[in-house]
Amino acid sequence: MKPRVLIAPAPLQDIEHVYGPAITAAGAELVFPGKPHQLSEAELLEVLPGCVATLAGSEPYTRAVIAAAAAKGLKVIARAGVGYDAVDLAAATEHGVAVTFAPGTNQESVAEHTFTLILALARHLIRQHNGIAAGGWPRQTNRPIRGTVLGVLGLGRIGKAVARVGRNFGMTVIGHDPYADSAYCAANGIELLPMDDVFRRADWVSLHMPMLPESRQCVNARTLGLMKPTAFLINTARGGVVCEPDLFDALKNNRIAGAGLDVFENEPPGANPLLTLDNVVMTAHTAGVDLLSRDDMARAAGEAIARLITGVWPADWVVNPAVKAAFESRG
Ligand SMILES: NC(=O)c1ccc[n+]([C@@H]2O[C@H](COP(=O)([O-])OP(=O)(O)OC[C@H]3O[C@@H](n4cnc5c(N)ncnc54)[C@H](O)[C@@H]3O)[C@@H](O)[C@H]2O)c1
Ligand SMILES: O=C(O)[C@H](O)COP(=O)(O)O
Repeated sequence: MKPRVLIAPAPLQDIEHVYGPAITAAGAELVFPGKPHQLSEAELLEVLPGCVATLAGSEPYTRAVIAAAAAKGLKVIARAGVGYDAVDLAAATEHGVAVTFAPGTNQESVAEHTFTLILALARHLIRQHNGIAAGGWPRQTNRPIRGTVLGVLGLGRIGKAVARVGRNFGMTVIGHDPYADSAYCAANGIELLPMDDVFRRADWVSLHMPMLPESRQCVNARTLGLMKPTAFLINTARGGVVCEPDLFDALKNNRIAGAGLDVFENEPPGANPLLTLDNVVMTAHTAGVDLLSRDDMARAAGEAIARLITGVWPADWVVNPAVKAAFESRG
């Protein structure tokens, strides 16, 4: 019987031609769960055991899922994306499961999306559209973004792309990253500052750090309180980097001017009070996915799976290198 590879994300099921050839050339067969939505933990527990690898979206690879699937031969969780906070890395490493990601495949998509949110807020897009659709003619003075200060928190691949677009819009770019590439920032007009100073000075605070214990709710009542009342928060990183009740209070009481949100603590967000505010523009965690980046993310994940199941170690893509010896001893 051929090894089975789960293609977990519903949006990737119709681009089999992108990732399929590498996986099938490696001797495996593709398994489609046939669900239109993101798989739940219970659904993963049903479909993943018996598969050697999963081409993974943002579904929850919990300790329970990994233990059950590893016991039945799972060896690879390959994220078709960048963030891997939905995978319990410690559990994967303990069970000899290699976790890979696809760095550098979606930064231009996220940068375009970040400016979609910024421009929608600056130009009152949703209010004007809804006002006209309701029979009104809601003329408002727009905010320029040229000449304003863009604050980028997290200056990795996405933060750098966002900074570049901001400079091209005529913005002053400031930023903070505990591991900043200071030579790159100096050469590209990005002024590095302590995090609190970015909150104080920016007209737009844009979040591009990973979801880590250290970054959890780093946007909270204290840091929102440092922002100018005319400033906006943009979150295309992860919902958990923002304390949502504190953001709601800041927006409701006009402590800050507005927010553009692509990500939420829970997705879909359900009865989240942020959804009731008219100074918020929202999208459904789509910043990283456009017709170009989707293929790049899926192709990289398919290639990572093909290499790992044929015994080639893709060092640049494995996020838990400590698993190597255990992975190889599983044969
Ligand atoms: N909304 C989406 O569709 C979408 C798409 C892609 C990525 N993302 C999110 O964006 C994140 C960043 O992606 P990337 O490709 O730029 O990753 P990256 O690893 O290239 O960059 C992340 C940067 O954040 C920095 N950082 C770490 N902790 C920080 C902190 N506490 N404060 C400030 N900076 C910190 C790191 O030093 C690094 O330079 C991903 O982890 C993912 O969660 C979201
Ligand atoms: O981390 C990422 O790269 C993005 O969030 C896109 O991945 P997703 O659409 O599977 O969440």
